[in-house]
Amino acid sequence: MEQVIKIGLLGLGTVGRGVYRILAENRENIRQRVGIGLEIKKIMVRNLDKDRGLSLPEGILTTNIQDITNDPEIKIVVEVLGGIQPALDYVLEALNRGKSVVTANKDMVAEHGQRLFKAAQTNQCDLLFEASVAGGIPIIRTLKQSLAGNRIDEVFGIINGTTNYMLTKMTQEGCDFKDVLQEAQAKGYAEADPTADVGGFDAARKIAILASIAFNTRIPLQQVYTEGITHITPQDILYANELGYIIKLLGIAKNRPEGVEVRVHPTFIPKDHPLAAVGDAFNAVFVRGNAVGDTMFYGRGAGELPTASAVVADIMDAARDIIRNVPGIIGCTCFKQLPVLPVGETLSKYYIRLRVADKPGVLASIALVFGNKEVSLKSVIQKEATGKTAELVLVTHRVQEQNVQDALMDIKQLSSVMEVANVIRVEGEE
Ligand SMILES: NC(=O)C1=CN([C@@H]2O[C@H](COP(=O)(O)OP(=O)(O)OC[C@H]3O[C@@H](n4cnc5c(N)ncnc54)[C@H](OP(=O)(O)O)[C@@H]3O)[C@@H](O)[C@H]2O)C=CC1
Ligand SMILES: N[C@@H](CC=O)C(=O)O
Ligand code: NA
Repeated sequence: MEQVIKIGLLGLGTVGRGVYRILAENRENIRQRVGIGLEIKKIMVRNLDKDRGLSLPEGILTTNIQDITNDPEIKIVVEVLGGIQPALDYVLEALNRGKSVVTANKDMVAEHGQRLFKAAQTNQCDLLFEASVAGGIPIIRTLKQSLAGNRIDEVFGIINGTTNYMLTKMTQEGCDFKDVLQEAQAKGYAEADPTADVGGFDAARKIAILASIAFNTRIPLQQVYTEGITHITPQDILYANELGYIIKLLGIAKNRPEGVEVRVHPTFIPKDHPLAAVGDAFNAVFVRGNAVGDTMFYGRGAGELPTASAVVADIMDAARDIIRNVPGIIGCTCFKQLPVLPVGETLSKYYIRLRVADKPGVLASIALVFGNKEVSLKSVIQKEATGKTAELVLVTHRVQEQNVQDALMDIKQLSSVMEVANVIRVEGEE
């Protein structure tokens, strides 16, 4: 009889279906590459009666986790349920029973990585999570293995497919926020709760994972400064265009001598920046290493098959480690304890949109406040708005964020300023 490694699959939604399809369609290739066949023995779902659009063997579906964790034949558990619980309990149970785990779950890895790695190490199992960041792009393995000889100084990029799809449609076609979010959901890009995407939390989890690996220090999720795209208006998109920029939601991590900067926010980047051309649900991650220099990784960051591509490669690695008896060979790489800097210490340029009274002297009074806080202005556009108000759009030179925040506190007190309508960081230019 053909020798196989048996797998328990937790979840048969967008990603789970992709994993099932790749393992079936590329079965022979995979067997040759690993040196042994891979077979899904059980699949856990919530609803046994749902139409899956797959021809599944009789009795393969279950709603009982013990059919998987208690089965000694199952050597690899693949978790693609999503969310923290019950996924965390199931994964810990699998590890404690000596099964290697592959997961796409950034929520769980970002928040409970330490506990999971400890369980994997104690039980000498693999815990692999390539699909958790930037979907199909091989970035976790790249940081842990291919660039292991470097000191990594910066990792940043577009790491949420849903918001990149939305911003692309809003910029290129003037689409409405709600409509494009629905489209992204229909395409299987969005999280079960899309607030995680549009609120920036999904990208925050991913940049926390990337920064932890890149800088060998654990980045607590609560210390990742996070802003989403819900406050981006059509006006901001138009002004960005007029000023020569495009808006992208970026995850940014920098290893500075004083500590680590880790943040997620919408960002103005120049139209000729390589990230500006990354559209739809594509992701791209820049990595700067002290030996390799600048590298960029580009591909599909979400969706059924691209995400499943990363999951299947992890399953194959776990299987190889099992047949060679070396599971857990590459474990946790957080051996430093670096401080995470408060966002006020960020160095950036800023786009600031103000609604002001349309009368002489207003610009001068605002410029004076910025000057007092050592914020120098690079460009100013004034647009007539309605009636007695005007819109003032300012771009600063590179300054410390705290100085901008302090200046804005004072500017809000000026009687001629009706509203600080938006503030967006500008990156990617000298
Ligand atoms: N979609 C994407 O593009 C990407 C997703 N990911 C991550 O992959 C994971 C899965 O995402 P996705 O496939 O989109 O999610 P879906 O919501 O499409 O699928 C979730 C699956 O898990 C099952 N499930 C959920 N909760 C339970 C439970 N308590 N008990 C049993 N079964 C359960 C569901 O069962 P049923 O079908 O019966 O409802 C469903 O089959 C998430 O962690 C996500 O963040 C990562 C990268 C990209
Ligand atoms: N919701 C996520 C899915 C992949 O991680 C995204 O849009 O990037
Ligand atoms: Na990936």
